[in-house]
Amino acid sequence: MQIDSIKKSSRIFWLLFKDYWQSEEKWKARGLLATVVLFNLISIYLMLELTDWYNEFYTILQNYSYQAFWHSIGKFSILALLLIVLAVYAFYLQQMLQIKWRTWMTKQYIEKWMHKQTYYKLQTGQNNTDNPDQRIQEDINLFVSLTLSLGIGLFKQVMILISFIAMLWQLSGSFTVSFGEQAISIPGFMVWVTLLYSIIGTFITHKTGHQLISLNFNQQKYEADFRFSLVRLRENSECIAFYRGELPEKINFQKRFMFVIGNFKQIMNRQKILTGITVSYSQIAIILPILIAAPRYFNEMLPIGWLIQTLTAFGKVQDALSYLVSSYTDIAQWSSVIRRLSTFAEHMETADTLQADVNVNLDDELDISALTVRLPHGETIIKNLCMKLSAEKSMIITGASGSGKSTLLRTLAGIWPFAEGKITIPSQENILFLPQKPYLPLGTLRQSLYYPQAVPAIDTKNIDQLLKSCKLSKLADQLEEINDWSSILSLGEQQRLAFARIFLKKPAWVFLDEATSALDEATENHMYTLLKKELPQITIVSIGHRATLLPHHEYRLDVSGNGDYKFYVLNNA
Ligand SMILES: Nc1ncnc2c1ncn2[C@@H]1O[C@H](COP(=O)(O)OP(=O)(O)OP(=O)(O)O)[C@@H](O)[C@H]1O
Repeated sequence: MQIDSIKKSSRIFWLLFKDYWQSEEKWKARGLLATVVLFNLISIYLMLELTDWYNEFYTILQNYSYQAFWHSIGKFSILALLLIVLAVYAFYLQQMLQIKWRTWMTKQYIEKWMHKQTYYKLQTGQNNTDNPDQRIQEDINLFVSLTLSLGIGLFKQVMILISFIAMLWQLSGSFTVSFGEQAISIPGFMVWVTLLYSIIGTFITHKTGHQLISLNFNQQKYEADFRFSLVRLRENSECIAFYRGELPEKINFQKRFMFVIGNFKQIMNRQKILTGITVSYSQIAIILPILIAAPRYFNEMLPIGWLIQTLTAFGKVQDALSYLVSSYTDIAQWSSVIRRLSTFAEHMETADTLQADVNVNLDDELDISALTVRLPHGETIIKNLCMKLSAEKSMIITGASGSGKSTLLRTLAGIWPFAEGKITIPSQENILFLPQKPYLPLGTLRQSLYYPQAVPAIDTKNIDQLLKSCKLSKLADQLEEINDWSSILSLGEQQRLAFARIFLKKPAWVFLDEATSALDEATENHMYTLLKKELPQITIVSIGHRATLLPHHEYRLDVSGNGDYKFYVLNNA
């Protein structure tokens, strides 16, 4: 069972890990890693030299050799200087590798999240991932930094272990245990002691600390949920203020915050025990080698330098063997980050493959045949829809609220994955969809007007005139102002601003999902008349509830919500 779960975790880790190291940046990355490894190897060699130096130095002290003392200090200074330079650059280059890896991985995740509207499908499918923003911003960072620090740390400790174990073996000599008449001599006794001590330490730490993995996993989720609720209040501040919704919001914050605190208390309790164990472990590790080496030191009257060097070598071997103990908290956090990132990647992959079973052809007409649209849990809302709309005509889709009008539009836009049938529709470049909620991105008003296109370097369009015809003249002076416009402009103003995008893009077809629902009837009439006047060849497909919209359309599709529909020719045709 344990082996299986280790195999599974290693496979998950490998899947997350390998891509960067096999990417187009692989040589840069491998080069940087090799340099960091090389610097670490050199510093281990210098550490060995330094341990030798201890022996030499303390023996000099014991012999009161003043001249040799200064020579030895000089040697130390050079060793220390080299160690400092290596430590600084090994860390600096490791961080450089970290930002390169993070940049690459963040780009990949954003790419996958955006690909084929995965960000949207993640919300419609069964595999809804909580807080994808946190996974991209925080988890990737943690994954990269912890993988590098733990990986390089482990490598370094293994190298230290290999280098110092020989030294310790030599220094520690053999230890004789007597059983009555018989005496057994154990060579390299201190090596065995440190080995046994580390195995016991690692075992106890793992038994006490393994719950930290899932506790950390939950902590990150609760923190993100709490932050998300605060962000939602900021985004919906006006509605909440109108409702005087402070109390339920506060209760909600408290509830979410209690999860954060409750889980953190469990982490604290676990960590308290773990800290107790790790600190005791390292304290015992100070005295243990002294106790073991002391008899030999006193019996054989060995120089003090021998004792100091032995203790240092023991400390190094023991540190190396206890790497898992000292890094346990990081390892726990790292494991939970891997779990979070891999489920996110899996869900994105599943969402990416979620695809409507619709045969799409591109042509300058709308021809729908045998189209069935379902909800995520399988309920059919539009069944076997067949209809045709030629270019330059107009159609309104009507039906009760919740009957599936917007979902039909989502299907036509190719973002609703639960549909099957055949659709002939103009290509995306010739269409503009205006969704029910006007979306204004963060930035200037001019950027908002051009969204999703970029503002041209030289804007030759007569924006003032455009704003005037959309009854937005008062915004003409604020085109370059950066603001959260969706919380400043009225809903009707936002809808008119979104409507103005049609005149900038001039698509051949436009799909309007209640795009004028917040306007008074006179303004709505004005906007539709303007549309017909400015772009007389445009094909309009609208969704709307108002009867006043009917005169602007030639056909009407009425959906019932239980699969049925009716197609009418209106008097204006
Ligand atoms: N992501 C989703 N997951 C589950 N159900 C959904 C999802 N999106 C929409 N629905 C459901 O699909 C049904 C149709 O929704 P849709 O938005 O298409 O209705 P509508 O006719 O446009 O309504 P309205 O006139 O109120 O805008 C509703 O019952 C809605 O709850």
